Amino acid sequence: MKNQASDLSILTDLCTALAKAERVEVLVDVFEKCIHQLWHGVFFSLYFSEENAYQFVLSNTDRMYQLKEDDAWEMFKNIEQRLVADLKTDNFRQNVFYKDAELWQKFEITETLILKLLEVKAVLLVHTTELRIFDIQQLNVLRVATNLLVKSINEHCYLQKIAQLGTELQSYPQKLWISTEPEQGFTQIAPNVIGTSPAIQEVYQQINQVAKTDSTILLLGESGTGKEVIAKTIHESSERKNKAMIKVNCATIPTHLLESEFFGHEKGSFTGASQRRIGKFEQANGSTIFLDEIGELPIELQMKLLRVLQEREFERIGGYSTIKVNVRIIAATNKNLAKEVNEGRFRLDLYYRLNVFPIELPALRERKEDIPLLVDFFIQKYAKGKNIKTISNKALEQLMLHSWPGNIRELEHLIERSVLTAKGDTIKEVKISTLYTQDHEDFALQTLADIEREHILKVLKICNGKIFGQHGAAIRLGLPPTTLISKMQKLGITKKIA
Ligand SMILES: Nc1ncnc2c1ncn2[C@@H]1O[C@H](COP(=O)(O)OP(=O)(O)OP(=O)(O)O)[C@@H](O)[C@H]1O
Repeated sequence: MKNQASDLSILTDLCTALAKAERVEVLVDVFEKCIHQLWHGVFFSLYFSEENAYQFVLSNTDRMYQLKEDDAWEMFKNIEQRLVADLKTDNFRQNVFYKDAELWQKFEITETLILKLLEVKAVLLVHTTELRIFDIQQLNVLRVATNLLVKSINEHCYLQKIAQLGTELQSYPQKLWISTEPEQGFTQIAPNVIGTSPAIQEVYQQINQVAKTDSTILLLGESGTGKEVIAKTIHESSERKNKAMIKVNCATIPTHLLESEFFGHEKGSFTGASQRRIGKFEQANGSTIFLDEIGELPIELQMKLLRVLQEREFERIGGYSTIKVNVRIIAATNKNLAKEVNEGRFRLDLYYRLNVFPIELPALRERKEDIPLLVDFFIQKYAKGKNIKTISNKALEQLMLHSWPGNIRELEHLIERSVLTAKGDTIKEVKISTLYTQDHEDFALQTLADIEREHILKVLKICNGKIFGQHGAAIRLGLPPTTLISKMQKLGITKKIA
């Protein structure tokens, strides 16, 4: 049966309990309680990857104990391990709902949810003996919760290992994967580009496809999502890396100076042009030019840029000879360029020329799994001269619950500030800035399903829980009653709650 606790309260309870737990067994219990807030009666196995083998911990439910006592225990483990091993073939990319009537029947399991956790290199299998209880909506909560559990287990075992001063790790689970090695199966694109979430892995894949070519790339994404970092990474991964990448920020240079910035000018070509000036396109010959904030390029210059993109040639202002360059172009914007085109602020032909290979960078709220890694990275970056080593679970919990309208830049600044003010070796609290607008925050926190659920609940209340008939909720919502009922089931609304 599905449970109704809110996602936030589930995660908050989990973080608080994990922070207090002193033994790994207790961590597992705490996690089990958390899972039971999502779905009653399920039981799980958590597999940690170690090279090609997997070590695992189990839930402490009676059902799991019954299974362990059973003659078929070995068979159960075999099936699970085969499932987990299969996941390696697709690089841990998808979550799967596994149903195999024949194999699982013996164990009365009707469905298994398999959650792959790229960042901590673990696989969670959640089994149920009920029908269709798993809901895609709850996957994100489960993902964050499992990440926190694995991190906590690793931390506990690590501390224990240090305490035992090199003797074999004896705790439960008996052998655990603890490694700071780069994770097998994950692409680390560059040392300063942090993230292993599926969303950022997709970006890495695109970079791998295109970096070594000369194709024009358009980087799209909100402010602070790492467009410049990715542009540099692409340049560094290309054959052009021996020459510096040249950057032009189209938003910060006054319109009347932009043309000269791009193409340069001859001495005396306009008042104030006392020297010949080499423009950025010429400087970028043999290298890459990064046109940041391309959406801000004034319309009068767009035609001139189009020519360079098409012909790779231009003239300096006041010059007569045509200069040919061999330049790779990477442009970036946080604007919706298609909308800019529709509203007449951006030329369609230039848009097509730029949009050869678009790469969309995910917002941080879409890759929250990466927050612990990013935090560690920024702590190391800013801890120079200070003894700060880590962040408390409570502070990390706060970070996981924030919606990050300012993306990685906002997180980076926050960690920099927190490192400066922290005492001891741990960041115990973080003061999240209210600089970014509340609107954005609310928007990010409420999913469409949340809004739908809220609205259905309100209407049901007005209709006194009545679904059918003239004064029923179905008519008010403009839905056939059967559709409303299946929606309610999907959203976990029972008549009792309504
Ligand atoms: N994947 C990442 N790993 C580590 N640091 C990152 C990553 N992405 C971004 N950063 C850091 O976040 C900050 C913002 O990144 P960057 O300037 O590249 O974003 P941007 O999308 O170009 O922002 P804007 O649109 O405002 O120019 C930088 O300090 C950068 O070092």
